[in-house]
Amino acid sequence: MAVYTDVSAEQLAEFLSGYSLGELLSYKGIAEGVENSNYLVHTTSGYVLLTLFEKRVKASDLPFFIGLMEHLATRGLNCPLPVKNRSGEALGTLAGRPAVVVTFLEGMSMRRPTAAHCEALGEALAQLHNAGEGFSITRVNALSMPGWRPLYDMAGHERANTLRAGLGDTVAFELDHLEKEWPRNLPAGVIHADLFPDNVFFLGDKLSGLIDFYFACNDMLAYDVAICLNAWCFETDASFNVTKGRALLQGYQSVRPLSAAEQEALPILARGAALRFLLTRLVDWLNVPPGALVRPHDPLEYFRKLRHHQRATTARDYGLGA
Ligand SMILES: Nc1ncnc2c1ncn2[C@@H]1O[C@H](COP(=O)(O)OP(=O)(O)O)[C@@H](O)[C@H]1O
Ligand SMILES: N[C@@H](CCOP(=O)(O)O)C(=O)O
Repeated sequence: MAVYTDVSAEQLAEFLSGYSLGELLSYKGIAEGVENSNYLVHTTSGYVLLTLFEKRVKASDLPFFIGLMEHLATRGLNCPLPVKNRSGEALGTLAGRPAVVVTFLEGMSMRRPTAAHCEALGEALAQLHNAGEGFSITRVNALSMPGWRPLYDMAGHERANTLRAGLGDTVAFELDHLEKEWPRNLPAGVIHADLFPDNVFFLGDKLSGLIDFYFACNDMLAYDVAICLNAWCFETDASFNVTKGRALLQGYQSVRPLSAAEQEALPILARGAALRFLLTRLVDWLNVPPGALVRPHDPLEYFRKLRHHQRATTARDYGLGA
């Protein structure tokens, strides 16, 4: 459970008195997520989601996240809408943390997505990329290639090797390789950057909404596709399911076709995306804050994915044109 900051009923009731949301009935910490503290809040006017922003979120980025959800929602994307308080502000402070209340989305995330779910996800990702056009605020991706070496330094070579023999050496090799080969000049725009299955809701088989925009930023659009190939198309035995990859890419291209350069870059982008999640997971695994209710994600899952990408050569290996 990700609850780093405890909120008492008195604190919450006081905070909510600034909103037109009625009286607090109940609230509970949410048993998913690793980044921020999330509470499901029930008031006399219904359910809302309360997020307290933690360690990796910079206060100066909050206007980007809040503005982006508003921008995407007005362009027809089903995502949470920030709720404004009586002074017209979406951003508040609770228990010493920046806090927002957002609308509650109905639906369930898929633990074991099928190829049909992957296709729907691909389509929604491309819609998000199109809907992000014209958003006036920008945010550099702090977790893109230039951010990886500092993350690795934070984890530490020797400590990485304690998790798995040779892990540190693989990461060091990969960093050198990706720093040389990382693509530049691909089409860029607003990306979600963390569109994992837990951040996508379905009602029945129909995709019903996207959540968790707190890694969103400006970067290469195809990098977002590569993040999703990693998160959606591997089986639990670390094999890549090319049928799911094909479905995801077909769904995406039915809305926004990838350019030849983007297609060619897919293998290296997928490799970089695997390293990015391996590194953040490694840092989190080695640094669980004392007393935090959180289950860190397994870094070795992404180590295995990275090994797969090291063997891939063309976009066909991911289902493109296959
Ligand atoms: N707007 C929302 N509507 C419904 N459930 C939500 C909403 N936002 C978050 N959740 C629930 O809270 C969980 C954690 O939220 P998430 O934003 O992924 O947290 P974190 O940023 O800490 O990873 C999600 O998996 C989902 O179950
Ligand atoms: N998706 C990332 C971690 C971020 O967690 P989320 O719950 O906000 O998606 C990972 O799996 O490493």
